[in-house]
Amino acid sequence: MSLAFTTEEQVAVAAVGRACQLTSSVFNKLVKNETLVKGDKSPVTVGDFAAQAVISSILYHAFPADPIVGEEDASDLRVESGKEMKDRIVELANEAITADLGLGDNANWGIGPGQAKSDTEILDAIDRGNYEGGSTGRMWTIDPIDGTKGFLRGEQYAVCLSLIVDSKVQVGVIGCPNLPVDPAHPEKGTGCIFVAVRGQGAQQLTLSGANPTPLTIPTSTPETFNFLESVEAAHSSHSFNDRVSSLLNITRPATRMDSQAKYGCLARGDGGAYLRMPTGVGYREKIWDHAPGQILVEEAGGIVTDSRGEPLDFGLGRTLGENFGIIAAGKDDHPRVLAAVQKALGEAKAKV
Ligand SMILES: Nc1ncnc2c1ncn2[C@@H]1O[C@H](COP(=O)(O)O)[C@@H](O)[C@H]1OP(=O)(O)O
Ligand SMILES: [Mg+2]
Ligand SMILES: [Mg+2]
Ligand SMILES: [Mg+2]
Repeated sequence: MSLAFTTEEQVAVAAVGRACQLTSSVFNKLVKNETLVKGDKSPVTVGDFAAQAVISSILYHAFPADPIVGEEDASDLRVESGKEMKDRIVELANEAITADLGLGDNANWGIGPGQAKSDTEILDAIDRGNYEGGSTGRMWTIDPIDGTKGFLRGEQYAVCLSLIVDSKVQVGVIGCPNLPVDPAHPEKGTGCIFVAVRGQGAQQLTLSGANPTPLTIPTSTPETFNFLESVEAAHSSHSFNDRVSSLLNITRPATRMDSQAKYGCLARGDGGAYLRMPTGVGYREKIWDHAPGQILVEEAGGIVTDSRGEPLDFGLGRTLGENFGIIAAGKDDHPRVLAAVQKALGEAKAKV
């Protein structure tokens, strides 16, 4: 029956795989003038725009009626000053779109040799991500490069896609080109795709969509348990995490990593809990930054809530609403992390 989301999963894995090839190859060629600073001061590169164009084009061919909440929009590329970047983005996107069909690909998704798109089609594909979100119906979220700062440093980043139906994430895919396939054996190389479908479990695949390996968060031990946190101090409070760490007597230092690669690591037992508390007021977490991670951790047997223990609400629009932080952990660890977070919040409140 349709709730299996089999086609959605296949299309999502293929789209993320193609976008990951694009972002890894563009990193080596990235030159000055291929990065812009957005209105909120965050960076965006030709790789972000081109990857969103590729994923959105594939979704449009496969599911033309589905709205998309995508991080990027093409307005800066539609003006004269953006022409050089636009030309490069169209070239990169078309290279990815016309690449040979791979494992699980289907020419009906508008990809493969001979399927190049016009400038207008590429810009329109990017702008198809302008849906405002909401609590009913189907919608996709795209974060074409999550952790752009990590991408620019040559560190971790993720290509993220999710399908949300009536506010509930049903499919999540996180592609991590720079993440070791096996954390215990980094010499085996990098490049993983994490996939989860509601009720069907979580898996890790190769970048080409092969070798599915089921993921379950293992029971943690005091020696292995630690926090996964942002590299960027502005994105989540490192000092708050340090306090929670000491309340829980955690001895292993936190793993700092950009992007939703953190959710992937948690799902495969490489780190004990993802903790993200706001550094100030004003920033609202975006749904594309957490929807794929939430389903991945839940399908690997974990729990994802805000700092009050409430589930994340993906039906409020493009953001998660007021920022109460995020706690993700295995089901045995989540209650004690939540209790320690609440204790640390109480202490912080008592100080003011
Ligand atoms: N002040 C902030 N608080 C929390 N997250 C932020 C903040 N500013 C940007 N972000 C987002 O955090 C995400 C990266 O998270 P992490 O630090 O865990 O890698 C990015 O999507 C980034 O958005 P943007 O893409 O607009 O830069
Ligand atoms: Mg992001
Ligand atoms: Mg992004
Ligand atoms: Mg960004």
